[in-house]
Amino acid sequence: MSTFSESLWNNNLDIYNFITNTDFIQQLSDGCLPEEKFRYYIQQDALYLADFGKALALLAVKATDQSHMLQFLQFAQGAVIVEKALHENYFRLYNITGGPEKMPGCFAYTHFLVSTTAIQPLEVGVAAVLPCFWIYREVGKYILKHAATPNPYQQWIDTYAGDEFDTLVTQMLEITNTLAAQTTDSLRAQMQEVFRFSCRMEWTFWNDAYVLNAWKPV
Ligand SMILES: Cc1ncc(CO)c(N)n1
Repeated sequence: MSTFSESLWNNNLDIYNFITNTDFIQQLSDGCLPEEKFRYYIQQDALYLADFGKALALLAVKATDQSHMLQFLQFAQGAVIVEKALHENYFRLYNITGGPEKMPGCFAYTHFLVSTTAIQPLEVGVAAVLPCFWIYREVGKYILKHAATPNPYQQWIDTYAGDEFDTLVTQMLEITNTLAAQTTDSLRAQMQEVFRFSCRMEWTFWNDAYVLNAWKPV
């Protein structure tokens, strides 16, 4: 019998394949991604990670299982630590000063994650944040396999293709399967729905960076 997380993945393979074929991921992998697109991405990602940390902290508040609570707190701490590292390393490397405003994709995704974890049942919130972990791990591994070396974006690739991140994703998958097994058909359907939406937003986030999407002036 296949697990709930396997069904999530299989139902969204189309989006995963779409993501790995985007110009952003292909060029990141080839090392020829224009620096201004990576810079846009990193700036938006710092804003994203701050809210991602809040979404994870909200899951910790809702958890009834103490082991789950501790893991969510650990993930939240990790997101904030990575956010700080992004500021320190990449912001210096790319001469980025100040924080920009959230652009459309980042705005939509972060608000979706924070509101879903705040007002929906725990299992639905967990399914909403799962693609943030899982898609990044799979994309990181995909890039590592295909990447040109040397690659100016190697540090980024190593973060998401590495063992440390892999362990977090495995933990998150176990939590998801445990919660899915204990809940109702109706909530499992909602889990499927928000998981797919977040997968779409992962695509949107990278696409926004590639096209340098910005708010219309009026
Ligand atoms: C948009 C986005 N999704 C997921 C991750 C991985 O935590 C990230 N850094 N940024």
